[in-house]
Amino acid sequence: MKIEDIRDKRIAVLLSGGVDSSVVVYELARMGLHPDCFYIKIGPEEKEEWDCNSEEDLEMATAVATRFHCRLQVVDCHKEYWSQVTRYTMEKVKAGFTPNPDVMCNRLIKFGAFDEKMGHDYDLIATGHYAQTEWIDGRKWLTTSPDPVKDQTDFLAQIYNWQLQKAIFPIGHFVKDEVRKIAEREHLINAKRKDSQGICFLGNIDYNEYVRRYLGEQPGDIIEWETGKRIGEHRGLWFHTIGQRKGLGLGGGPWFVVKKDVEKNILYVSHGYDPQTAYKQDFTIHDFHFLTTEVDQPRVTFKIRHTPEYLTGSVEHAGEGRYIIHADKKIHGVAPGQFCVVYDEQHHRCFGSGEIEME
Ligand SMILES: Nc1ncnc2c1ncn2[C@@H]1O[C@H](COP(=O)(O)OP(=O)(O)OP(=O)(O)O)[C@@H](O)[C@H]1O
Repeated sequence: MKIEDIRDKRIAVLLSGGVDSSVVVYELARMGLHPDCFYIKIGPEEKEEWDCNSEEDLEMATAVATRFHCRLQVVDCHKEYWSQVTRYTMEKVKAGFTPNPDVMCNRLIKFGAFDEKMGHDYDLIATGHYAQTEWIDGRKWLTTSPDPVKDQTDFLAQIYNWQLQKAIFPIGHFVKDEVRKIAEREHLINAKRKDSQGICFLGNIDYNEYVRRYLGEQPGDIIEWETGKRIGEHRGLWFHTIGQRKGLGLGGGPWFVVKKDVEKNILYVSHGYDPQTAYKQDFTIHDFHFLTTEVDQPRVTFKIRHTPEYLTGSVEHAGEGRYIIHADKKIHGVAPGQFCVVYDEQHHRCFGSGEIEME
């Protein structure tokens, strides 16, 4: 990100009160810019009180904005979060898929609802994501962070092209340690704060709790895939995902979730010794969402969950928005509904992502 490219632009910073977006404000201020900052407010649920973590976040955000002579405004995206992100999540979960609310949050809230409310007055929206953008042959691309553990391009791989055009990631060229060091050196108020955990905006509610609040529990049988033997009870298929190993509460493990039968409410598990049930080499993704252009090479790298490693393989176009991914090696835990994020061979440019299909 060069100062020449942003000096004359109107910039909005999404400031969460965390260390990453605070360093974004510092980085811009260091260049002599004083962008307007916005704290997005989302309550835990209609009836509940706002929790104290969020109050602390807002205090931190206020302190950071004030220190760098920036204005801070609170933008309420509560309704949009519950009507869009939560609705998507619960619909998918009910149908037996494994959704990713944080991926949709970027498209629908941070670069979506926020843009409708305030962002439209700005040329650029800056966030503290670990991701970069790069102009290659006249086109803007989403490119990966040098920090493989923190990289968040996978969470951004469903944003629209117009959103990518507006996005800047001023700390995206740093690794997390560097960001922390800058925060400490500059005595930012939140330099020593822990990283946020859990679902974005819902902080202290974990995923299972989030789903339980909406869908409750729906107990059913756990059956061993190979033998058909009933070996336990689950509290609801929605608490489980294909490939899951932990939290099954079964003895005599290790056990893996290999299949969910939504109609019969049965969770199938296996010891995973049979490669046919536990591993997959080819799978289809649909509704492929391109960030910049279509996948322009057969050899790619990809991720099927948020891990530092990139898998290698090739893609085969299978019609309107569909691709078959041929992994070089068999992979574990290919869960329908999860996004498969596709990168170039050097895992530098992110092409976008598609949803893994149910078989
Ligand atoms: N409540 C919020 N209000 C405004 N922006 C937010 C909020 N939550 C997250 N963001 C923006 O989204 C970015 C990525 O969010 P994520 O939850 O992944 O944060 P993070 O890596 O812990 O960053 P931070 O340290 O800035 O909280 C943040 O850096 C910030 O720009």
